[in-house]
Amino acid sequence: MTSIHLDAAAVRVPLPGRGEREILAPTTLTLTEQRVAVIGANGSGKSTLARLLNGLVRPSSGRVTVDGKDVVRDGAAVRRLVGFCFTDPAAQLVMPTCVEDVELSLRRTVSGASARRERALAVLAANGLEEHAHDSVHSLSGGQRQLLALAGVLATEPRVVVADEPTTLLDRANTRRIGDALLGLTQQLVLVTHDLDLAARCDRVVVVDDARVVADGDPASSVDHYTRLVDSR
Ligand SMILES: Nc1ncnc2c1ncn2[C@@H]1O[C@H](COP(=O)(O)OP(=O)(O)OP(=O)(O)O)[C@@H](O)[C@H]1O
Repeated sequence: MTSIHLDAAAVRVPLPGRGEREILAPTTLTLTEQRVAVIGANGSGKSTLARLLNGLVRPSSGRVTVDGKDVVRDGAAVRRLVGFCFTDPAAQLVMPTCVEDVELSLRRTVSGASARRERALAVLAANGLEEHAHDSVHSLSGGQRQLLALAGVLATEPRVVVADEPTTLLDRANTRRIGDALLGLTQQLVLVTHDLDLAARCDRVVVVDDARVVADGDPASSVDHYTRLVDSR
């Protein structure tokens, strides 16, 4: 597995006229498990933590490395290693048709238009989207769009997939479908989720509360910690 390391990584944002606000306290973590879930209340800092892992957010202090590569200094190399899947697939589906969108993801790894088309069609087929290859991405259902977005990320052959609440916009059937697809990946997965059933199927669960990691361990104890935290409020 890839080693993801946070060394006292903290994120602070400016508050106009009022100094700064810490949205992630100095955090030290080493993630080497195949499937790591990050859970916590709204606004607790989960996305901030997830976004640090591929440099979408930069640490204000401390360091984040993926396989020894610094997310700030070696940003391009880290982004090749770490694919990021957004909550709303509209954030990453930019081309008119499904096959063109996957081709865009393949632009760095596959050269030649016909080779790219062939590979993109294979990626769509592997995700059950072959018949939609030439359809507009807007004609897909929410679940299909999320699947396409994930397929686009996987097409870049990342070693780590970071998914930020990928099932939040989905119904029960699609939540199961995307959840199964993510948990079945051979890649290392960091999954930010409010779905405690999905979290319970991971190898390790990190609980974030009020900008800090407050529990970190096996799914049963972390989920229990989180539910007691919520119940105590
Ligand atoms: N660029 C920014 N500038 C100012 N505040 C920010 C910025 N990014 C995040 N925040 C704030 O930091 C806090 C943590 O945000 P974050 O998105 O990490 O939370 P989250 O746990 O993922 O929440 P949710 O479950 O609602 O998606 C929130 O209060 C958010 O408003």
